[in-house]
Amino acid sequence: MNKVVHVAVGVITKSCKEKGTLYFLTKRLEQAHQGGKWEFPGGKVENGETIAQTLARELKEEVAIEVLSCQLLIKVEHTYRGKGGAADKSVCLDVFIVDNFIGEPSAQEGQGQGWFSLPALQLLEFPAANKAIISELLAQSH
Ligand SMILES: Nc1nc2c([nH]c(=O)n2[C@@H]2O[C@H](COP(=O)(O)OP(=O)(O)OP(=O)(O)O)[C@@H](O)[C@H]2O)c(=O)[nH]1
Ligand SMILES: [Mg+2]
Repeated sequence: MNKVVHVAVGVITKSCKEKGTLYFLTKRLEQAHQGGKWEFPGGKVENGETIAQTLARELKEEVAIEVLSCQLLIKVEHTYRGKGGAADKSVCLDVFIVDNFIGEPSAQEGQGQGWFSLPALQLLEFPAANKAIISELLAQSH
């Protein structure tokens, strides 16, 4: 089977007086893997990088923020499968809460973006691996 793709993912949060915690999401470009679905910004670990370096680099490239600190939320392993059930791509997501950063996140490739409350975010379409991330956010919000 193909090698597992190791990915750093940032759950960027801010608190809002009226709506509580809000989460920043971007929409995956149509031509990308899992295209058109919503995601937490992030990307693949490159050779020689620590996961924290990957997270900082990806969030700078994709949404132009500088990460000051982060906390591991969850690790998710998932295999995407094609129509016949054959393994398409296996990912290992290291998902971090990013609540301490400089700048206002803004999608650098012109894709959709927004701040969503947990109830609003649950109505959106995500890649299947994100189910575990959202369950963990819900569990921690109680
Ligand atoms: N960034 C991100 N990737 C996710 C999420 N959920 C999920 O399954 N993935 C998967 O993780 C893999 C790698 O993410 P990516 O496509 O953002 O990687 P990247 O920024 O390095 O992109 P590139 O290939 O254009 O350089 C993709 O197969 C993507 O489908 C998520 O919430 N955020
Ligand atoms: Mg990416």
